[in-house]
Amino acid sequence: ASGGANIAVYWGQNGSEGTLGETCGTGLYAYVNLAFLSTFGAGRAPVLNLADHCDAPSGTCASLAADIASCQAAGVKVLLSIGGGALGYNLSSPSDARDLAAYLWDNFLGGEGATGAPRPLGDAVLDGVDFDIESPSRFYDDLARNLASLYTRAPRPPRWGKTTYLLTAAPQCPYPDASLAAALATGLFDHVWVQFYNNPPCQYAAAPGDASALRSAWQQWTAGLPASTVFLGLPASLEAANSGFVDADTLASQVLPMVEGAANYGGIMLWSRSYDKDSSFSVKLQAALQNRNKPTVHFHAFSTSSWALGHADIIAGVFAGVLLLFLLLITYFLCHKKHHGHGQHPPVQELTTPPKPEPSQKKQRAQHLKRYSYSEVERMTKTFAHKIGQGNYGDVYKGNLRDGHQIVVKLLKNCRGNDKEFLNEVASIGTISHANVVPLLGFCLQGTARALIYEYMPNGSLETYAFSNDDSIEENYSLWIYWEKLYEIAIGVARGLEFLHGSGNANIMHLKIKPRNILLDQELCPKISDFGVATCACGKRARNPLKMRGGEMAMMHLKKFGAVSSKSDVYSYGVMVLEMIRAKRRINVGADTTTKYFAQWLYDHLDQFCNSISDISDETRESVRRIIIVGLWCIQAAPANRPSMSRVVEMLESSSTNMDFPRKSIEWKAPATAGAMWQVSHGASVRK
Ligand SMILES: Nc1ncnc2c1ncn2[C@@H]1O[C@H](COP(=O)(O)OP(=O)(O)OP(=O)(O)O)[C@@H](O)[C@H]1O
Repeated sequence: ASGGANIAVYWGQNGSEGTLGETCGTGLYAYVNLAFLSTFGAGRAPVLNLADHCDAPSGTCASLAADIASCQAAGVKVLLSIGGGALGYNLSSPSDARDLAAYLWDNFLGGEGATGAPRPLGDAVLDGVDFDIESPSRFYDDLARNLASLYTRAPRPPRWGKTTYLLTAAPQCPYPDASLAAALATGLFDHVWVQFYNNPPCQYAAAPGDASALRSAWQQWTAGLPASTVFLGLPASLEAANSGFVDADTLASQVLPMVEGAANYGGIMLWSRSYDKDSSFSVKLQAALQNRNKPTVHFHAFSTSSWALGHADIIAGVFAGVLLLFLLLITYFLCHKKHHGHGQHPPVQELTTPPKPEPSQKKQRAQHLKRYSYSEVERMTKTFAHKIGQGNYGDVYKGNLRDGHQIVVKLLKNCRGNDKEFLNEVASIGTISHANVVPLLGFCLQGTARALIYEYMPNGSLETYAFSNDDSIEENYSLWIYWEKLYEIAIGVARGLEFLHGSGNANIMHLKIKPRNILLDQELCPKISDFGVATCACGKRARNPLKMRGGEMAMMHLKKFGAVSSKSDVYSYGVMVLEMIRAKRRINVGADTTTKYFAQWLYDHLDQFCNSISDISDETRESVRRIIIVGLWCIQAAPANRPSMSRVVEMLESSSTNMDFPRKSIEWKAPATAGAMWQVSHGASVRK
């Protein structure tokens, strides 16, 4: 009903705001809270106060029933908000809470009415109760529990068709809320619209344009209410609150990108319809969002109207543009270099190296994860009709979103972590947005069912291309990775890993870097997959990060080279790129085996190896040499001697012709050389 943003609004405190029917008719709102049942509890007769819209005690509010029905017919949920700022209410005991719950159920929801007295809103059956409790008092948790239990009762047949009711709340942004903490801790609330206004310690500070206080409060609220969707509550105009107003453009461009990454982000709550009508805030906001979502560059083969994907297009487009420029410059520099030297330090980045895209900027625009019900997942996958793979944590199915966009669903099995752990994990994966990381589009959490929804990578994994023994693939030049592509893949994976390791504040160790976890999009652009999933699938096992990730590579690494760190990924990356080179040009490195002493052999025969590749340009030959030297740096036995992934990216992108050589590592001579390790890690004995 509300287009770009899901908006909840309060209606009822000002006659000039227009009728309820008009409010819903704008199409701007998904939820309307009737404000307020302002008197109740402790022996008071409950009073519905809708200002000058109608007079409940004299029965004139019953005429709202038709408006409520028209709102509901248009898909707008209408709730009764209890409380508000007048403070003529409190609950005195658990039985007081039980009585109020019964009163609300009988007079506004699905109950029959104990006394047969006329219902204040006539025959209207509201969609739920909203707690806007602004004075601390106990027993609101009892009220929530009593309402939830009444909600499960059969509705009054046959007139009441409704079977589901909502519980919502509007706490203040300091966490936890003084009035509602106990009620919210019941986990029974569907939606929680947090008031980020009239609260300077946790609201947006307009004067310096500082969102840090809001951000940290938002993180507390979204993490603290995993079972609810959380809305950003804001004033609809400067006049609507003493402080905390954020104008629509700033909200769309700066604040929303920051909060939308939360898996349980629900939308925006506005105080109130009256101010919104005067300021046209939500109209401006929807326009700003539409502008923001408009894709300027279409880089993917698919097109979509969804915000998240349109935005991904823009990111990919910008990235592609910068990348293209960058590759042109690299080519230019490679044409002008001559020789490499031998030394002990990874070369420093040259001043002339063109700037690389700044992935951390992209993180701010983290995509908006969508939560799907299990039946939606079934529909997307045509009841799991097309299984494309199987991992340690579940089966992978191909499917389609409603707009036709191809996706895969990873249906997780044997999940042991609780819902909160799962949601936290999903939220953190969901904020990761980088051209070389497979994007998580959504998830499902319903009962015991858990699934992750990713963008579909039509060209499968790098394993199929770079490491297949299938000769038919090798003969098919459209499928076989050529040397230039190999260089692009090496840089792409390095950039993705650099981002995961921290350049985008992600701080994620992958620990399973291997060709099977590098997927290729339609342009054969590499995207790292399969990170973070194990933790969210198996929260208990997460205590052992190695076991949880099934990280055979990291396990071996730990055994051999000590503690696991991001340098373990660097090692795996080095092994992978060297083996890509080996697989591309099968070469006899001695009497032993083709792989055992490959690193050692490459070190001794680098020029010979590069010169033996006859079908490439000098520039590409230089790129291959660069990958090999970087690979040799990465597989240094001592983690401290390996470069960081940022350094790897710098080295690969550097135009220097004087790349330093690493020390010859004693490990390369041992049986567990890079090549041998690869065989163990990815051979039949270990592979599931
Ligand atoms: N987004 C995707 N697009 C296309 N294929 C995918 C996608 N994600 C996974 N796959 C395919 O599904 C299969 C299973 O993937 P999954 O990541 O679950 O397991 P895995 O990486 O093979 O094993 P593990 O669980 O040990 O990491 C793989 O063959 C992979 O190529």
